Amino acid sequence: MAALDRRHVMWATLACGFLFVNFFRNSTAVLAGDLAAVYSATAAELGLLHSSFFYIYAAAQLPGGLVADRFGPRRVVAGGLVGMAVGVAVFAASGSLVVGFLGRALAGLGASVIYVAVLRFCANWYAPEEFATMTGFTIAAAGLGGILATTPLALAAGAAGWRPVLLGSAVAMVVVAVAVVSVVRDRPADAPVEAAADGSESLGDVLAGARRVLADLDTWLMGLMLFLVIGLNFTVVGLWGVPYIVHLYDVSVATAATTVLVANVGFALGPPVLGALSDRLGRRTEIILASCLAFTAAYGVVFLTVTPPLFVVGAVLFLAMFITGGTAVSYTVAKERHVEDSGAATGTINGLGYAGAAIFPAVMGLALDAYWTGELIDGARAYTTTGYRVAFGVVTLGGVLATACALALHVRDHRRPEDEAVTAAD
Ligand SMILES: N[C@@H](Cc1c[nH]cn1)C(=O)NCC(=O)O
Repeated sequence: MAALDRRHVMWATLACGFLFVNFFRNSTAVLAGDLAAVYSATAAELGLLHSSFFYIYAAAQLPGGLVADRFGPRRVVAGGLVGMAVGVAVFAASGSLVVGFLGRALAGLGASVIYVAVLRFCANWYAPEEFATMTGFTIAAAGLGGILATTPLALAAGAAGWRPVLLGSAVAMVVVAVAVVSVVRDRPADAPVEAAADGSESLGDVLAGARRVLADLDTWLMGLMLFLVIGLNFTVVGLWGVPYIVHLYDVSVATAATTVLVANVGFALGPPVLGALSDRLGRRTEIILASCLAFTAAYGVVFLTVTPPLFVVGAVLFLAMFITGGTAVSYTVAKERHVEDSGAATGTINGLGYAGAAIFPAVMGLALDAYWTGELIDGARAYTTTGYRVAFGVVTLGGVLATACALALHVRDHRRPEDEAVTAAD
């Protein structure tokens, strides 16, 4: 097989593994009713069960990146998939909330190494001007997993029961892990030595790489930007987007869920489109900056109007998710800044992004609760128009801060000597 085709086959095998990450982490939304019944869990307990994945996932991103830099994508993705499969199987078989919690946390730990290791594979096998495109396609694979975790999962769980479906997905994860070991090679045979990632680097080298990554101001600018954009987007689209539409527009949950599904399609399309645009134009920080501005403007419209026509809400959520593809170009910038430590660099900023996804639900919940009048609909809190205006105000303010980070990154980038990367020799 031609080398060109072979690397695409290897990437597709790895991306299939990453698809399962997003499938499992999003599955709690559709399974919430079953889980609440089986565990006799309250809404707060279910929320904790859902978030347990994200806390572990966010915290393990930097260590996961270091492991990917040291041992290479093949072993790390295969090992991560097996770990995730064991966690999913424990979760699927669990009879108590505690065991379910432990299973989901273990799945989060296994999953945490997969994305950064796939990016490390792309850094090893693809040219620099293809990396943003490949990052985009990798995120799109996750988007597909997220879509599978909606109606298809609901139908499958309705037909076969949620436990067999999740157990089946655990078996599929092991099958993909075996395929990864059989098909994937960490790097081309003629790769330069800095692309090694095969365990030959000493622990000291790897830790020195982590120190270089953490000492770089750009890491923190991109990390804070992703903290805001990922955290706020996932909170709106993943958590209170549906209740907002149901309560303020007086439509069914199905209609609201369709609007959110449209947003998830934006998440699958935006990263490859904007990543390819970045590679084609050779522009990185400009795309990130434009995306943050568009994010702020989109949510600013909802903040100012609170109840624009429903199609405008759909368009705003689609746009907000689509343009996360532009902010995902920051993984390319991180990898270009830290060529030898790209796993640590991408892992650090991704970890900060998911810390946002873990923290913002509680922050936004406080904002909504502060304006709650005590009204309940079907046993759930119905928040007020003012509460949602304040919440969207927080999101818009977050967009302004993210834009400031992106602007600072852009200015620093333009002041930087051409092709400068932070390496061990610096
Ligand atoms: N964090 C998302 C992609 C994204 C959105 N905005 C900026 N980046 C993602 O898919 N990350 C990989 C993961 O760990 O799931």
